[in-house]
Amino acid sequence: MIKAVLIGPPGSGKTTLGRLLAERLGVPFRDTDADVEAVAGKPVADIFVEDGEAHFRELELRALRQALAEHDGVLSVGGGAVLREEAQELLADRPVVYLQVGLSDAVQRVGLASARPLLVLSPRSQLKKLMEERRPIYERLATITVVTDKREVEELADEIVEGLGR
Ligand SMILES: Nc1ncnc2c1ncn2[C@@H]1O[C@H](COP(=O)(O)OP(=O)(O)O)[C@@H](O)[C@H]1O
Ligand SMILES: O=C(O)C1=C[C@@H](OP(=O)(O)O)[C@@H](O)[C@H](O)C1
Ligand SMILES: [Mg+2]
Repeated sequence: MIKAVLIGPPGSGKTTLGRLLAERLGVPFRDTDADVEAVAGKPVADIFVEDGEAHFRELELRALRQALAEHDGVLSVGGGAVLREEAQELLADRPVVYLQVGLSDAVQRVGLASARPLLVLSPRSQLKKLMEERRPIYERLATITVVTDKREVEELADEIVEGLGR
């Protein structure tokens, strides 16, 4: 059974905290972005450019479905993995941790030269837009919400471990 699924916008710390949380819990870690890259044989950014976002979302949904079926550990997903209705249905009744982040911390964390294709043109305004669009979905799916602004990942991992144990 999956121990926790980490959701939230780019720069919220899903990949970093997911790995740390898995270490704390002594369970394996997976990230749908890495799974998609392994299947496609190329980086996420190349999939977006060469095959288009729709194809990426298809691979991402498959990766999510597969991980939920077989992964016995912590799963981090890409920020947009929750957009499809089917993904939302798959995540219902799971331990879903929403990593909340404000715009300024998220912008600082993703930086300017982004490996995130959706943010290459104007990271700040694109992040703002997608955070506003997705916030209701993240909130609805969350069983635990953690505010990450100005907080160290070690401390956040402690908080998530505690939240999961409740
Ligand atoms: N709480 C935090 N405080 C400071 N930096 C963070 C925090 N969480 C993540 N980061 C940094 O922000 C960047 C993006 O984190 P990442 O885990 O890739 O986010 P996501 O997978 O949600 O896009 C990384 O460089 C990471 O080290
Ligand atoms: O928000 C998104 O739509 C995306 C987020 C990225 O993952 P992170 O949220 O881990 O950066 C990655 O899946 C892709 O660039 C698209
Ligand atoms: Mg990530």
